[in-house]
Amino acid sequence: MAQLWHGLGMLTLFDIPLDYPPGFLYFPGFISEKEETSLVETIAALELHTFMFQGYAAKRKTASFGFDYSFKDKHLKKGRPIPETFSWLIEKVARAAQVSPEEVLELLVTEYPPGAVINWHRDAPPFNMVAGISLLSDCSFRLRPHEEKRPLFSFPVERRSLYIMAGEARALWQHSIAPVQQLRYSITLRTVKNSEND
Ligand SMILES: O=C(O)CCC(=O)C(=O)O
Ligand SMILES: [Fe+2]
Repeated sequence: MAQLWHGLGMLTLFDIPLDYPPGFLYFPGFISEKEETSLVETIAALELHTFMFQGYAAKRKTASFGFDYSFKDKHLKKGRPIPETFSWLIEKVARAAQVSPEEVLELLVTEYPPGAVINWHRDAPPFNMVAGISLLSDCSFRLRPHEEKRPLFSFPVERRSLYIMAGEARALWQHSIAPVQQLRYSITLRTVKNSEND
């Protein structure tokens, strides 16, 4: 499997090399065109729902499996089983993330129509590692430290790529996605912290 780690030497607008925060890994071309098509077909058969947050409807739609995080109760609830059709992807991502596939307990599909965003956030506390696969279009991914809200950097996350946020990148940094230009799907895979999984 050809995997390129873009952890070092990212270039900014001014060609100043910047490092991703520790724990952020990027694998361009992680899945093939054929695998992308097959995932898009799998997603087409799912029922996606408008994502609601604190009473507001976001432009994006989601379908969640394995565990659902309730923003109201701030707790994880057991969800629908993850469809078998995603098993190969979970195995492939687990290998890249150096976790066991059994630890990947949550799968979230998100649809971003043109203009949709995801605002600055850290993923919900019960989740541990976060992995994202991008389908159909590239996006502009942004990271900034949680404590210091000034936008720090923005970089392309390409279709068919995988990013992983673990350690510091997951715990101490926020991420967001600028309005997408074209329809984009993402598949987010997450492990769960031990205490939440008893
Ligand atoms: O679409 C993505 O790649 C990001 C999704 C995300 O950050 C989330 O659902 O928490
Ligand atoms: Fe997130």
